[in-house]
Amino acid sequence: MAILLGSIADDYTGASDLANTLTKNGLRTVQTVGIPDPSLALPDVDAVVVSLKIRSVPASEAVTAATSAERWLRQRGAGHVLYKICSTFDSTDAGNIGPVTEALSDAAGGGVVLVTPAFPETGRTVYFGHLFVGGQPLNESPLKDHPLNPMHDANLVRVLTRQSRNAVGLVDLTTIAAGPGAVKMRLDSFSFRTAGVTAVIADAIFERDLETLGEVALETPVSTGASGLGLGLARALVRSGRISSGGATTADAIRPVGGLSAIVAGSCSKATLHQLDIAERSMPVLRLDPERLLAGPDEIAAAITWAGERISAGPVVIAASAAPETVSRLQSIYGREASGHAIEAATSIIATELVERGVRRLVVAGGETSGAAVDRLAVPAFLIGPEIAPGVPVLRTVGNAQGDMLLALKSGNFGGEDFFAAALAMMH
Ligand SMILES: Nc1ncnc2c1ncn2[C@@H]1O[C@H](COP(=O)(O)OP(=O)(O)O)[C@@H](O)[C@H]1O
Ligand SMILES: O=C(O)[C@@H](O)C(=O)COP(=O)(O)O
Repeated sequence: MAILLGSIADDYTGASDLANTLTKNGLRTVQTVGIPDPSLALPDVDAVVVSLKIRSVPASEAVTAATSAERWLRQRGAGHVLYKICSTFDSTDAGNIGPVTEALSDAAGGGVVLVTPAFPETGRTVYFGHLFVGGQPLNESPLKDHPLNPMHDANLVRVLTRQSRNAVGLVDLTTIAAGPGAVKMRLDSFSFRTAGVTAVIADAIFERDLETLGEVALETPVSTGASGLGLGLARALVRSGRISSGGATTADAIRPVGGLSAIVAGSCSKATLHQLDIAERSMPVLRLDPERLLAGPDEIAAAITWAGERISAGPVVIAASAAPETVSRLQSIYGREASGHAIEAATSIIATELVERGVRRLVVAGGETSGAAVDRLAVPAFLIGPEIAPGVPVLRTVGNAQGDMLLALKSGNFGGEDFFAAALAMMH
């Protein structure tokens, strides 16, 4: 199996978002969890998205994991590797978007790397290097209150410069509107030798901007971006005639699996909090007490008992999610990372216990939350099913010890208000 496009995703929801975009744009795609074990039989595909859980780990750890994944992808033929980051650029000043981008560039022999988190379908656009979420600059959007990676600067050239060894450039919209030739000339002007630049933030507002960027990026070994850049790369690959006929289908991935269904949420995003309020009208919802979760195992045991009493009658929802004031209070007592990781551990135990009790259709809300749950479940890979909402597909497990399951890994910010019911309606 030769891979045409390889990707390394910094979290698992982001990976399924990208895999969804690649599939929708014609590439047969599989999502692996980490570098797959050689014994795992992967289907014949055009693209592989290796999911890593490195968004919020120390940069040196992220670089080691990402460069190992890059070697694995190159050995299987990937001519281009996309580092999939969040469309809201979630990272801190000590974050790894800069270090991983520079390390992937070094591994490919140097060269300038296009970087853009733009994803117009979900309202993420970049103009003169400034990221907008819907109509708001990033630093005024709900991302300012993210529990792990609060975003306080919309100027991505500045954000990336703080994370990078080398200088960071900008390709502005005017250049992009002039087409691939103009973008290439601009990139050449940034060559490391003359300008000391490795990463270049690229503006993009419309899909046509991402098509231009995808065409240029495909001729380079590495790019960094969100699903929008994935769309550009996939369309460029299809236009190049290198995708064998047949394209991608998602029907096989949603064959019914039966079993019970549940939703576990650890995302504290505005979108998830509203989706939980809406779910409460049609499903039993248990709001976990975060302080009790951190105090010991009793809250987990109580949640499992609560679910056990209800789940045979229909789906249940268990959520650690809380509003920014509650999250801040907890963090001021236990620390930002310690409370985040402890709650991820708790929600992942709850997800695993539910699967042990017969859940085969599982929705997880939150990137880090999904990563922790999928790791504990030890799912090796996913086939990509149809889209539930922009950025969120139904996933079918591949090589799973508990038998086939259907999952949806929802990025915190994604999905309409009825997302949870909509997801379960597509999973049988
Ligand atoms: N009540 C809470 N207080 C503090 N942190 C929380 C709470 N509930 C969940 N968390 C943590 O917040 C983080 C949410 O991140 P994530 O799961 O990636 O969601 P998103 O997709 O919205 O970014 C996780 O580390 C999770 O454990
Ligand atoms: O690009 C995106 O916005 C998503 O794919 C993503 O990575 C979101 O992150 P989480 O909300 O932490 O899942």
